Amino acid sequence: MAKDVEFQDIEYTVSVRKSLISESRKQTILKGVSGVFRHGQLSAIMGPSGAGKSSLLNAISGYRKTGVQGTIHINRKASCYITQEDHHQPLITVEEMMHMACQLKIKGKANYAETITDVLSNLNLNHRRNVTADRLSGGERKRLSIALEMVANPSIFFLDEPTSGLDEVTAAVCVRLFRDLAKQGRPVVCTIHQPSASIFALFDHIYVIARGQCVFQGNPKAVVPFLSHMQIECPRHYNPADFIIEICDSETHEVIAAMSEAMYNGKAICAKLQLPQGATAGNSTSTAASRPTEEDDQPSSLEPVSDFVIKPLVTSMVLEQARPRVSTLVQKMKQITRFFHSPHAVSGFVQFWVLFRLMWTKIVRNRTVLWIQFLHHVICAMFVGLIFFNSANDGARMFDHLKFCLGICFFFCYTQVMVPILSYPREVKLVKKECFNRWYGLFPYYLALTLSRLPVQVFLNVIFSLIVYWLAGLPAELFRYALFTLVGLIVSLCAEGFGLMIGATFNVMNGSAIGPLTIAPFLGLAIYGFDFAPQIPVIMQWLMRVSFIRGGIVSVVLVVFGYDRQRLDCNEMYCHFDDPKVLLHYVRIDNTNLLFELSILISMTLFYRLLCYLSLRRRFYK
Ligand SMILES: Nc1ncnc2c1ncn2[C@@H]1O[C@H](COP(=O)(O)OP(=O)(O)OP(=O)(O)O)[C@@H](O)[C@H]1O
Repeated sequence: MAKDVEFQDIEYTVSVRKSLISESRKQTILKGVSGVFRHGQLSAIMGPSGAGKSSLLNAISGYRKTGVQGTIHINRKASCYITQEDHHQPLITVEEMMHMACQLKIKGKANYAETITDVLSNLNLNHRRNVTADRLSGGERKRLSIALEMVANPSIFFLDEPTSGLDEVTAAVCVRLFRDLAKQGRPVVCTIHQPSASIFALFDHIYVIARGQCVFQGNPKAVVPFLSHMQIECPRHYNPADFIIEICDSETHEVIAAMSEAMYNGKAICAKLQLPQGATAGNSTSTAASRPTEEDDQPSSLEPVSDFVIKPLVTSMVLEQARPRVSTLVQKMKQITRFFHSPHAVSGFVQFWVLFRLMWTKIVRNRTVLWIQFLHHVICAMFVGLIFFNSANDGARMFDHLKFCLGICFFFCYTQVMVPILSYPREVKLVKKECFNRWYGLFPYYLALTLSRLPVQVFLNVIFSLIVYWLAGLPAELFRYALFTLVGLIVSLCAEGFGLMIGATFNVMNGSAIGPLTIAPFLGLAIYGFDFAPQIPVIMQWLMRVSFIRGGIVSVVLVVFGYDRQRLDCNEMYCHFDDPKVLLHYVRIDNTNLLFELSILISMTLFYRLLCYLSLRRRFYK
C-alpha cells in the first residue's frame, strides 16, 4: 500500500438554496484539483478564507464523502483526522482517556501503561496525566488529540487548522511536533490560514488553493520565484506566505486562472531545478516525466531558490493508468469483503463495554448535574403532589384527576426532551471524530449511550413517582405504584428518544427552537377532546395516536382508575364520577388496555431512537 496521499481531479459540489422556497443550485467548491502529499513530509494546505482548504482536507481524508468526485489514493484505514476544535471527553483525565484509547485501538493484550507513558513523554504531556482535558491549555489539548491517535501509530495525519487560536510560540512548537511526526515516515497534512514566516519555513511542502483551484504546489522556497515567473514580484522582506495569500485574495479571476493553469491545477509541482552537468541556470518550465525533486529535507530559511522548475507530478495513479485494469468481478469481490471486514481493532462487545464504563464514570463524576436532577425531581414532585394533595380519592373532582395525570406526563416530557436537545449536539462532534478515526462503531456507542443513562433515570423516576403517588393519596397498592412508575419511565424514555433525535440532527441553536416547536402539536393532541371524547372524529382519533404524550396520559389514567379501583369517596349529594369505571367510559378509554397502550409507547420510543441512530449515521458517514 502506497504511503503517499495522491488525488486527481477532485471536484466537490454542494447544493445551496437562498431561502426555504427558492430552488437549490449546485455550487462547485473544489474545481478538479490534483496533488500529492508525500510520506516523510509536513504539508500545508494554504489559501485565503473560503478558498476551500477544509473542503479539500475533508475530501481527501474521507471526512466528507457526499458531493466529492475524483480519484484519491490513500491508505484510509491507517489514517487519522484531527479536527480544528479539540473535542475531548469531559471529566475524564488524560491518563484515563489514553487508557480508553489503548483499549479501543490496540489489538490483543498489550502493556498499556508502557505505551501511555511512551506516547505522553514524547508529546511532553506526562506531567499532565492526572488532569482533565478542560484544564489543559490550547497547545496541550492539541497534543492530547495527537497522543490519543498515536497509540495506534497511524500512518497518515490530517489536521484541520491545528494552530488556530494558539499564540505564535505555541503554534511553532506544535508545527515542529508535526514535522517530527512526518519525519518518522508518514505524510502529515494540515490546513493553515496565514502562517508567520518562521512557521512557513518549517513546512516541507505547501499546497495553495484559491477559489477552489490549485495555484501553487511545491517547496515553500519556490513561492517567490514562481510568482516572479507569473510576473508578480514579492517585495523584499515580505513574508511569502502572506504575499501569496494576499494575491489569491485580491487578484482578479484571470490571475488566479493563470496561476492555476501554470500549475496544471495541481498536476504539476514547483521544485528545485536539478541542473544537468554543464547546463546554465535560469527559471524554466519542464515537462520531463521524471520524479520531481521537490523535497528539501531541512528548509531552514525562506531564502528563495534561484532556480526552480514546474514539473508534472509522477504519481502511482498516473502510472497505474498504464497497467491492465483489474476485472470488475475482482473489484466487486474486494468491495464485498471490505464490507464484512470490521475497521475496528476490538470486537463490538469490547467497544460497548469500554464505552459503557466511560459514560457511567462521566455520569457519576458529574455530581452537580446529578444533584440538580435529583432536586428538580424532588421539588417538582412535591409541587405536583401538594397541588393535588390527598385528592385522589375524591369522587367529585374528576377534572382534577385528569389534570393530575396530565401534569405528570408533561413533567416527564419537558424534563427529558430539553436536556438532550441542549447537551447532545456537543457530544455529537466528539463522537463523529472518534467514529471516523475507527475508535468504535456507531452501534456499540449508541447501545452504551442508551443503557448507561438508564440507572439514573430509573432512580429519579422511582423517587418522583413515590412522592407524587403518596402525596396525592393514591391507593396503597404496590402493584398500582409499580405500574405508575413504569408508565412514567416509558414516557421519559420516549421523550428522551425524541430529544436525542433532535439533538443528533440539529445544533443547539436550531434544536432549542425546533424542540418546543415540534413538541407543541403533541401537547395539543394530548389534551384534545377529554371533555367531548364521544364526539372526537375518527381522523382526530388517529392523529392523537401520534402523540406519545397522549399515550402516556391514557396509560396513567388506566393505571390510576383501572385494575378494580375501589369506588372513590363522595362528600356531596351526588358524585357522578365516584365509580372509576364511569370516568374511564366518559373519556372513552374503558375499552383500551394498558398493555396495548404501553406497546405503542415502546414502539414510539424505539422509533425515535432509531431515527436518532439514522440521523447520527447520516451525519457521520456522509
Ligand atoms: N456544505 C456546504 N454548503 C454550502 N457551502 C459550503 C459548504 N461547505 C463549504 N462551503 C463553502 O465553500 C467555501 C470553502 O469552504 P472551506 O470551509 O473549505 O473554506 P476554507 O478555505 O477552509 O475557509 P476558512 O479558512 O475560513 O475555514 C466557503 O465559501 C464555504 O462557505
